[in-house]
Amino acid sequence: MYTSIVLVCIALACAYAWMLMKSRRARSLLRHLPTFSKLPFFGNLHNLHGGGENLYRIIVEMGRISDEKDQPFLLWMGHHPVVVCIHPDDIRAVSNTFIEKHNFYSFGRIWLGNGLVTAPMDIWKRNIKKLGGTFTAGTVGRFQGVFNARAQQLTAILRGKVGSQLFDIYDDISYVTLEAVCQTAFGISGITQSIVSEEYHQAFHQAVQLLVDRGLNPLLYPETVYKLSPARRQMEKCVTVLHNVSETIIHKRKAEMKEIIKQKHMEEKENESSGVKFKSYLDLLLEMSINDPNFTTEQIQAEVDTIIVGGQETIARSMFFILILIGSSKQVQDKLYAEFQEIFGDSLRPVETEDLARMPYCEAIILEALRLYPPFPIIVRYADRDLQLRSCLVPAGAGCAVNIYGAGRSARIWGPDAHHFRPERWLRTTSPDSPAPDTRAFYAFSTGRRPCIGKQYAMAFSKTILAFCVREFYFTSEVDKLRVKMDLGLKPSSGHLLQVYPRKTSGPVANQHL
Ligand code: HEM
Repeated sequence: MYTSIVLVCIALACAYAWMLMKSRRARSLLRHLPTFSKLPFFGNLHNLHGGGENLYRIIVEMGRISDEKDQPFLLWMGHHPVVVCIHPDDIRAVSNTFIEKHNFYSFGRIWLGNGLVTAPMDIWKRNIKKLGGTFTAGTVGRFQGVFNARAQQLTAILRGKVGSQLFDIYDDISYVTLEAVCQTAFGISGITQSIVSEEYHQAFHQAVQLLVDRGLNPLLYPETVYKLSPARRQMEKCVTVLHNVSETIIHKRKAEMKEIIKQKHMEEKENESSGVKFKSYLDLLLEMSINDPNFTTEQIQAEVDTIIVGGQETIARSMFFILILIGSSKQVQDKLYAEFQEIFGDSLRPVETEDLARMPYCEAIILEALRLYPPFPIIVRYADRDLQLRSCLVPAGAGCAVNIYGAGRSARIWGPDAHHFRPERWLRTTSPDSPAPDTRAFYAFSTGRRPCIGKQYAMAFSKTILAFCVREFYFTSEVDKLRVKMDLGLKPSSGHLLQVYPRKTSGPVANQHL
């Protein structure tokens, strides 16, 4: 017994000495950066435990301290350092230099394979050339019919909520955004009724939680250990359900395409629900698979799963925050309504792509909400070489994170009202010659060499949803009760915050500020 204890102590001491040796250069280069107090072996991992609301609090705290000290924050994930930046110069340097994602993203490959978000650099470089330009303004313009149909679907749901108590809109938004993404990106309609079940939603949320849990447990980092763990078996169960949906989508679309080829309409298929012709993202992938051996069935499925997570979930989350925020300010909502009146008058007609360019205030609201509540509040790259930042040298091998949330809330950049919802900050207030607003620290869609490819999509769909909702309804929200948590991204942890009134009758006056 005594011998065993001694042996364990020696093993631990050796492991600790090895960790100290491995991190020696990083410790000496980064020692002046602000950090939390750390524990031997675990570094700051104990700070990150305590659930999604605690994780959110840590992101807020890191941003606050970085802003106050005007320096990146240092997190120790065990003996592995992660430098967390909020200054635009640092973020630009990191995003333009590093393409490789941090090893944490590899944990997601069991679900998202080598899709664009989780792909290692070599695979990403190869695939982004073909997929990077998929959601351009031109392509997204062709989705407008679907966006209108789905926004109308949401207003129909909202009509049923008029006169009710505070309600949770999150699931309804998720439902319409998933349907929209399936129609536009995959060319499949009716997915939410036919394929996506309660089991799917449960599997989705559990898989997200299991990924976060692994990220916080260094014992599960090595693949060999993880493979033997119960967490891996649970994850496999979830992934089977999730992959079943993406497989069904692909089979359905393949079958439809065969039919189209038969009918000699290979070029473009008329989308039944919208009457608009477009080629979906999945069609492109399937076409590429004919000539490019890299686009295997597995790779196509990875891209489909990636779009569901990266596209649908992000829009659903951001729309939730947008509605809560406009419900908190009568002035903002009145101004938005006035902008829609100018474009549409009293008509509830569909939104045309040309209308979208005439919505500067609506755009400002979306950007302002994304600044305050970015769906991905933090992203992490792997430093494959040394990089000089403003106040430190990041050593090769370290993690380099962009604190998107912290940058969006920096008082140094946005001024003393950085935490307030003020869409006006995005507008040129006087003439077109007036200086552009200082919006440097907005990174909700990431920046540099590996940014979001769906920004145009997200903006067009969000504007359409807002146009339909605000022309018909007036929203109030209990924004003071909003609680936020972090899983793979920011998410509301409190839901019943919104009330809705028909426009033609007046609702109670909303709060003026956050
Ligand atoms: C409000 C909505 C959205 C926000 C805030 C957002 C934000 C982001 C961010 C921050 C990243 C970088 C992630 C990282 O580096 O770890 C990203 C990547 C990505 N996004 Fe979005 N996104 C949104 C909507 C969409 C939509 C609608 C699509 C597609 C239809 C999409 C597809 C992607 C893809 C494929 C990537 C990976 C890009 C790459 O690594 O090359 N996103 N997004």
